[in-house]
Amino acid sequence: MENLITELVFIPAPGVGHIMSTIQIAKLLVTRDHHLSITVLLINPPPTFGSCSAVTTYIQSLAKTKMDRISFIDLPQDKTPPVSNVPMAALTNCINNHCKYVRKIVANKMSQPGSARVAGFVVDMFCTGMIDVANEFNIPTYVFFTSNAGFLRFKLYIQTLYDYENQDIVVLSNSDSTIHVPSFVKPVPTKVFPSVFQTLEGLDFVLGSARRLRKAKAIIVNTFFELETHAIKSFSEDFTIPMVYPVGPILNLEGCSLKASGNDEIITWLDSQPLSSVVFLCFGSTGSFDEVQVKEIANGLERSGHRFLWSLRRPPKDKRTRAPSDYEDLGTVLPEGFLERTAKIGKVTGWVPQVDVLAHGAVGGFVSHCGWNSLLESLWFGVPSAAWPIDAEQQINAFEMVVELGLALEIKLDHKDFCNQKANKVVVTAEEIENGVRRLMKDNKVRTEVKEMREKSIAAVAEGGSSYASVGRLILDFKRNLL
Ligand SMILES: O=c1ccn([C@@H]2O[C@H](COP(=O)(O)OP(=O)(O)O[C@H]3O[C@H](CO)[C@@H](O)[C@H](O)[C@H]3O)[C@@H](O)[C@H]2O)c(=O)[nH]1
Repeated sequence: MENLITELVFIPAPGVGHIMSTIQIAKLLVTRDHHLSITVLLINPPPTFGSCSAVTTYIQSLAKTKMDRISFIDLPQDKTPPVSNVPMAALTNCINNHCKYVRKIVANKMSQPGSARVAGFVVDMFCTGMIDVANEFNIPTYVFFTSNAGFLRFKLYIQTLYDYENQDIVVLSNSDSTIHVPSFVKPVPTKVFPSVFQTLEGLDFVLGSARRLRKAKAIIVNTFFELETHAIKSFSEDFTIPMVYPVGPILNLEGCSLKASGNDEIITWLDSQPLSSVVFLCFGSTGSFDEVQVKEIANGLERSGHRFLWSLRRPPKDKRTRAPSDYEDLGTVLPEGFLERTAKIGKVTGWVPQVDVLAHGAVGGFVSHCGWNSLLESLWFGVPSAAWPIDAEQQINAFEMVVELGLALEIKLDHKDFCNQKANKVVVTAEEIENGVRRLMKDNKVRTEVKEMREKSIAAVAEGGSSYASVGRLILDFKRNLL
């Protein structure tokens, strides 16, 4: 078993929050075991899916990259138009249209004389349609879940409620109540359910995806035992859930491939700021706000009097596509005179080198949309965050960090999905932002807890740590498939 080359096929989803951690776990696996070899199949969706330029550049750079025992294959771009109004369903559909290319590549790989046998597919949580392709070749599939264990268990639990307990999930999601979810100790308010659960079309997509997750041989989760102890333990209550491997935090600490011009200027600006004095605002790869909200943020920041670094991005013209862009002239969207008045204490910019910013000593707090990678990165660098979720599963992430674990403060927990046309649009007021920023920059309890979790996150991936051990078990699992 030890000396066999174990070949894995990786299929990441083409989003920044997905592809970067998938590539990182691939790198980690080949570093941990010199008999592992990985082929990454890259899906490059057509521009109609609004993949942001950062991810396109990243995918293109990967396709040209040479790494020991990791090779990249760019799949042909499938231009079939989207068939769903639910953005995540449309993306999943687009991904599934690539099954035919994956089938061809795997068939070709397996027919080569002397080629290594494929021990497993490792597919993103949005690529579970590929499980059927893997099954055609009798290859087990592992799902790489780029979000957290709490949300994974939540998703599977909601599917159980629907499939076996006859619960009307759409009604539940639109209600104002709380429910018990096995992954959380505290009752979960239905108002933090992802808005995709609020419509039949959205629910249909989520349930399908949860049912497919159960078909995987195992689920690899970007989390660690010390952070989500209760959530991770809760999987054992349902024996129909595949084996779960917590392997995180898996982070792209180089972040270099996404660096844009202007990054040096940001770091130089931070160099000139006092220690822990700057509040950093960034809303992930797809976060953006309309003009009314932008003005509230600007006023809130100005009123707080704190130094700030604000990554501000322009919403896409077609909201279904999700990908924001950088403003050519920030003055057109900010309140009159804001840039001049705050020139000495603040910096407004577009895409930022987030990891480098969070690593910088001048940053004392992070206003975040609660994308899972951002939360893991802020814990890794010991920077406390204030939650302002806007999309996807971010409300659940925010609930977990603020209410369940006490590892973040709140700006607004139930700010509804910006992409969902039907959601009530909530404007977060300048006053809420001002107060949230003030609490964030002075709160000592959360700051202390976050610093402690930083140590635990570093220990989890170090030799002897919980995630280190879990990765070891995962590698054995891959190898056993070849026996
Ligand atoms: O200006 C920016 C914005 C983002 N990032 C990086 O991009 C990644 C963003 O990932 P994440 O924080 O997870 O946010 P999203 O891009 O919004 O990620 C999607 O995927 C995540 C993982 O599944 C989910 O938790 C989110 O809800 C979903 O929106 C992070 O590594 C950031 O460091 C930058 O470097 N610069």
